[in-house]
Amino acid sequence: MTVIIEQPEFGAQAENKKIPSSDANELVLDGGFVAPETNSFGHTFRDYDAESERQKTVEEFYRMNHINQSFGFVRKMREEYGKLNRVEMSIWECCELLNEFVDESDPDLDEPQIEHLLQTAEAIRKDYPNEDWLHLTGLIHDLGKVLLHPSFGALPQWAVVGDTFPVGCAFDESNVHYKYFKDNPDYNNPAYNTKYGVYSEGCGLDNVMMSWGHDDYMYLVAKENKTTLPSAALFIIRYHSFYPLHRCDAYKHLMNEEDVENLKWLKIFNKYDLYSKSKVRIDVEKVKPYYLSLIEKYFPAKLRW
Ligand SMILES: O[C@H]1[C@H](O)[C@@H](O)[C@H](O)[C@@H](O)[C@@H]1O
Ligand SMILES: [Fe+2]
Ligand SMILES: [Fe+2]
Repeated sequence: MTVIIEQPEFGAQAENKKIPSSDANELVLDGGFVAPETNSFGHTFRDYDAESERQKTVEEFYRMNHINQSFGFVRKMREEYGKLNRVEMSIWECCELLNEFVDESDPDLDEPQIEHLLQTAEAIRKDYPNEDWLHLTGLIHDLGKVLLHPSFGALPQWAVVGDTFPVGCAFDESNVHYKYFKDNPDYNNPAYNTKYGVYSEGCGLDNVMMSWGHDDYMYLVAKENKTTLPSAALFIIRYHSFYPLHRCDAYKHLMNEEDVENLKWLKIFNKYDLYSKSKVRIDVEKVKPYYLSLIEKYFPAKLRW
């Protein structure tokens, strides 16, 4: 696997790069993927203030999330779910379990999660046909949402989905609906409310406690079950919801050199994760054999969850 990226960097600025074509409703990204300018509800992606049928649910989600995700809460959840003693199942079985869940934090999608997994993976596969590890990363990146399931304690949505952020240091204003952090117990705690808090310059994201949810959990599952996926895949899984970093450049002072390298892949991944969300469904049975072969290549048949 090669981790050197030849494509030009396309951070926030490139997102607004219009193609000089007659279709002004499209943005050009790398690799040929054409991202729609609007989501299925007719709004720009990740517009948390646009009046839409999802806006209220999403805002209420972030209110609960920001109030409850504290340093103490995250430490407790990491310890509890790190035991991986709840279920034994394969990756594909987990994909199927996600069929019943709709993510309340997402202004852009109200389809069952399995659609989103396949849409992401298939969009990547078109543009990066040789990076099979990245296709599989697309398929599994949101599997941690299985924490919503009764056999995982049916955690509330605020403890499973939504953007993530470090706890143990000041919340950055680039976080969606930042105002709700005021009621987080850490907000006024001098141990946790300074720029560095309990961390130090360049300490590396691996040493940072992120708000608890599907990213960190799926990272743990993959790592502890000894996946052979490359480290960039694990990084993508673990930080794909960390929009304040990969979209807004916040919290960069906590990264080390390895994080900087991995972030390049995460930025590529994010375009597919975000802009492939649509009402166009993938034929599951048609693509299933391909993904089963990847699962077999990179994971044991049964995993501890
Ligand atoms: O609402 C979305 C959620 O659907 C994603 O799974 C997560 O990764 C995002 O960061 C979040 O904001
Ligand atoms: Fe996610
Ligand atoms: Fe996703």
